[in-house]
Amino acid sequence: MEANKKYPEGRTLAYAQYVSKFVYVKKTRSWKPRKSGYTIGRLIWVSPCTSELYYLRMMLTIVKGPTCYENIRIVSNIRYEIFRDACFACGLLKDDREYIEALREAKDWGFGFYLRKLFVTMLLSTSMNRPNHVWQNTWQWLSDGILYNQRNISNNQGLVLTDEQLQNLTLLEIEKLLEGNRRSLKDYPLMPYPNGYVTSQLGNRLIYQELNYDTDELKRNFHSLFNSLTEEQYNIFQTIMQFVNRQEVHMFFLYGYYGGTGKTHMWRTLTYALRSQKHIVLTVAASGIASLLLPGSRTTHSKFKIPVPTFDNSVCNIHQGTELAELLKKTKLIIWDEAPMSHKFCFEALDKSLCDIMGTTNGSILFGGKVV
Ligand SMILES: Nc1ncnc2c1ncn2[C@@H]1O[C@H](COP(=O)(O)OP(=O)(O)OP(=O)(O)O)[C@@H](O)[C@H]1O
Repeated sequence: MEANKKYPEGRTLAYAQYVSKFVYVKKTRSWKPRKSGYTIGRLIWVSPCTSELYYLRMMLTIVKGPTCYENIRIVSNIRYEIFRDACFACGLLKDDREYIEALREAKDWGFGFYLRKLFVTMLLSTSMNRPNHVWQNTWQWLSDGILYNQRNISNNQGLVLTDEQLQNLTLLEIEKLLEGNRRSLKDYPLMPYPNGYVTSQLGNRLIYQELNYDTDELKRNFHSLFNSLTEEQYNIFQTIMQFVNRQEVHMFFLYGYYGGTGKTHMWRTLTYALRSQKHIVLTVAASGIASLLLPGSRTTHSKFKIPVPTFDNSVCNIHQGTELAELLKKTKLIIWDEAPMSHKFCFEALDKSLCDIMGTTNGSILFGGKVV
């Protein structure tokens, strides 16, 4: 956009065509006119899940010579507030009538729970252009069964709910289904989010899930593992626990020269010890199979929302103020199993994101001061 201000010939080119007439100077992070050669350009792929970023990319394929982001949102002299609306105005997006029709058809033979699952599948597929539009046109069908359930819960068959309450409860059911797929309505900026007493009572569900363990059972598990520790394992356990209890920044790397030396045994002992004291421990592993070995574990990409593919400048898709950010703030220990299987960019992405979330500006503090 800076180059467009400087060079009039750039204003006749869409972004992907830019490389045919200009070259990018990495050092000064700017474009300058091409003197020789010819290159064909392409725009990097962006997932539809990224929402506005995806629509920005779509606009960049046709808009020529913008000098600011606002320019990209102007279509036929009308300035649109968001890139998605600009895409609609350009005819790049279709309306979502087929999704509304699918739900209309399904309502004749499916219960509300099935319809909500279908709607969630549509959301997860990110193929709807205007999920909010589909929701507005279908929420009466999606809320099927909600009033019946509420009447049973409250033991009041005469209970009447307003449209707003019904929508709220339906959105909450949808949110729960999305959560099972590690997504949230917050990932769809134009969709309403359940508000009021319903959500405020539940609080941060990620934190709730991490604390929702049977402490008596965890204590029993911990004692049986702890009593079997070898002297070396005992020393490792005590050292790590000292750092965790003081919440002193430290990164441990536990390895054995061959398999079966008791690393997983150690992770389990640490996890049970801390979770039985109602502390949050996040257990992750590079692969799905490895993550099955640890209690409550997930893959690193899923837990920390590490982008795929991961580059040297990648950061995790975690925003300040989200439930995941709050969970990370409260986390006492992160256990990353089979760490050598992960690319170094994954660690760097998590390091950068944790520093951002924890507000540690000092570059020498690893992982935002967490014990890893
Ligand atoms: N102190 C111990 N007391 C009793 N059994 C133990 C002890 N330490 C490890 N084991 C057992 O040894 C086996 C191998 O240990 P573990 O799976 O923890 O090793 P590992 O180092 O994680 O292996 P890998 O490198 O293959 O992942 C397991 O069955 C575990 O229960």
